[in-house]
Amino acid sequence: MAGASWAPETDAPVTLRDVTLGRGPVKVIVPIVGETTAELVDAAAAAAAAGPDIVEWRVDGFGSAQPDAVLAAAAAVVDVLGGRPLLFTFRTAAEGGARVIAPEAYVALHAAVIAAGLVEAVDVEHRFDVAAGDAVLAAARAAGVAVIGSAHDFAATPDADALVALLTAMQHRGFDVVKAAVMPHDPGDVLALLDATWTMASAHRATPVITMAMGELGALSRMAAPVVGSCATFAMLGRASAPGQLPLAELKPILARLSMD
Ligand SMILES: O=C1C[C@@](O)(C(=O)O)C[C@@H](O)[C@@H]1O
Repeated sequence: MAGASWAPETDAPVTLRDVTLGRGPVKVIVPIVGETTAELVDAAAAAAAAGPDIVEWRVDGFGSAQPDAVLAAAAAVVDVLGGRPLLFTFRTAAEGGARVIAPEAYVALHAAVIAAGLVEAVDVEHRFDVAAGDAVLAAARAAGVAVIGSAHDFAATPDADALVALLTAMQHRGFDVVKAAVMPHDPGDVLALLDATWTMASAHRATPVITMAMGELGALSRMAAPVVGSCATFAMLGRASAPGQLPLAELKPILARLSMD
């Protein structure tokens, strides 16, 4: 069981379990993308060498969505990660990803990856087919794999109350961590995202939260994670998986400077 690899030693690698417990400083997650296993392994090796806390495989960028091919690639990635935890994310086209997938295929793929014990956590889109999402949640829970529930709005930023309502509804659904990414159009939108994040971190502590405002305007929100209570933030190495991600080497010192721990 991937989740069972968590151990509380202080020098143990950070795991997604730490994120689900909101433990310690803000975690930095670096996404990797590759169409072939060779590209993916190169990206994973570069990511492991750069030293993020967690690596996210954006599976929607891989050449195949067949469980066997994906499992083989996942094993190759894990081999080069040297114990660094892996977050498995299939971002659907509806939420800014590269592929469309049917609900049955979504469940089959995630169930296979969870059963293989290769990943620490999986991302489940809150707005994807509800029965499929719930099936993945149940499989993950049974295997001790953490689930990050996610919701992306590439068009706009809901107001702070609407964001809190969305994130608390996601908590009630049973996700271990809830994540929202929005598109700001003015500084007020960025402030709304930060406001909602702090409301979640202070008044709705049932689960940790991860938030970001995307695009250039939103870059501040990626740096502000330690101040407002986002338990993790995404940084890029080479290629961004969403607009506005900062290079890992730039973001790390800023997070350390702003850290409240
Ligand atoms: O959900 C997220 C957050 C993200 O969209 C970002 O804006 O950094 C990047 C994605 O790879 C990840 O799955």
